[in-house]
Amino acid sequence: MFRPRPTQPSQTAPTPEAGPSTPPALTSDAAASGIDVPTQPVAGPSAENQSFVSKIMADNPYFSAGAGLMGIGVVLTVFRRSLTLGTTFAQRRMLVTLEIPSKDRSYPWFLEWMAAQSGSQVGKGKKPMGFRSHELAVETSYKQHENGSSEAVFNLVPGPGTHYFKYQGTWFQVKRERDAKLMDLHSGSPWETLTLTTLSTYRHLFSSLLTEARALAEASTEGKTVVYTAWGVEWRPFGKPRGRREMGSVVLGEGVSERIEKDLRSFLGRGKWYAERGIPYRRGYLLHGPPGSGKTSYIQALAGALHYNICLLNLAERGLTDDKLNHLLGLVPERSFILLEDVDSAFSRRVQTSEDGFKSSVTFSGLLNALDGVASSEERIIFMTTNHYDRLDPALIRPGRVDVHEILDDAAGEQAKRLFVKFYGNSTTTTQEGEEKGRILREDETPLTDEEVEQLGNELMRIVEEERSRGRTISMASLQGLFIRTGAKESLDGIRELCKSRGGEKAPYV
Ligand SMILES: Nc1ncnc2c1ncn2[C@@H]1O[C@H](COP(=O)(O)OP(=O)(O)OP(=O)(O)O)[C@@H](O)[C@H]1O
Repeated sequence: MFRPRPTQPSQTAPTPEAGPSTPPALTSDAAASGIDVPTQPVAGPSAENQSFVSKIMADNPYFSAGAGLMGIGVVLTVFRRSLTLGTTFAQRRMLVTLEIPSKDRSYPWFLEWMAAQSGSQVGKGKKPMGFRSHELAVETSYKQHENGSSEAVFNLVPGPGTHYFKYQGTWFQVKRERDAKLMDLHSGSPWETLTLTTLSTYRHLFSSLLTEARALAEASTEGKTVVYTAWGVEWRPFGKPRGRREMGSVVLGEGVSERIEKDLRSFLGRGKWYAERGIPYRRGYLLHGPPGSGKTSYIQALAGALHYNICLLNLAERGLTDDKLNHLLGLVPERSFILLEDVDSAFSRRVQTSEDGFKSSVTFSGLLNALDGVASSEERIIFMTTNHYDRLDPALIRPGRVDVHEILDDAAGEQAKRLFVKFYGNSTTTTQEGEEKGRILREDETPLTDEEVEQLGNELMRIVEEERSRGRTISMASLQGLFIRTGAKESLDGIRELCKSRGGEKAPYV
């Protein structure tokens, strides 16, 4: 069994009986190190040195002042350090920051909001600058008026640097930083970050501020149609939002517009119905017909009427690959139609070799896969247009990919008459704001009575039908061009000429 051995008294340990012969006591340090050091001050050269140094310190005013300054320096350094630590701690505990990178959609919204909040938009009747800043940046935009003219608006937004503003009674700091090394490859602009800081207790104001900024951005596109185009793998607005086109301004053949609109309206809002049956919630429309029959115009008007935007996709675009296409179709902005124009030409124009530097990118099977997409519950509305229905591969237009096929043809007699009445009729309409709108006459034009308009319209209808029976048609775009240029009576003569100029061929879609 293990038993601890009693400790032997140390031979060197002093004993109380040792008396005067006791060796000198060790200092604690020395004892620890095992070195015998006498505790009695020993007179010698080191004692002399000490007294010499302290003498100099005491006697020399420079030395004592230096020591005093050093002491103050140490105290200040400690104070500064603790202040920094305290500030960092307080910042962490009491402040909250929000970072908005320039890639995020809320970035332009916030800048626009800042400009609007502060009344910094420079223009007629605008208030002066409101936010506290000495470093400004300008963002120029164009505002379109009702009459079609546009005016440049200069938005003064916070430039790179630190700025302050007040929102709902709370101060916010906004730091705009630009990264000189990183660049947004799509826009070519430097990478930027906005950092908002406020007191932690007001963190909820961030979301209400961003919601306001988004609402403001949406208000600027209210009543307008945004056209997006593909930028790499994302959708970007192309130009300024366009004013909505009135549905009535596109005159289609009997019942065509109503059929498409009815089908689309009944599709919208049936997401649950589709989901319950496991059917992908999407609908495809194909509008085919000769050039200038109103395919694009109609899709624009329909988008406007339903408060939708348009994502315009050009399949023949260089650099567009199957992967990118798939990605783009999966990231369509909400409430948007996807528009594939001239789908027939997307593949025939393609050069399969890379000799001329134009490489084939989107493949036909890639397009079919992208159209089918991953079955998701999000709605997808695709419009395709073509001038050559017969050239389309049946796989592209099979049900599920294209559900509604509609022909938009050259002008029928009654269609031509409706367009004529729109141009030359005098009917005055009242807008929602109660404003009366009538047709503006050209200077050289004498107004026609309603009876005259009706009579000339009938005459036009007869001419168009007659020409059509001979296989000579006229496009709606040509009619529009004629009506813009000439008066009502002259336009009737022009119609025959235009029909002849179409060569007397049988219209391909009749
Ligand atoms: N049915 C129509 N009603 C009113 N305007 C029309 C009609 N068709 C064409 N237009 C006018 O003609 C012009 C061209 O129309 P649009 O681009 O819509 O034709 P499209 O059928 O899409 O032609 P394309 O096949 O060449 O793309 C537009 O300015 C439009 O206002």
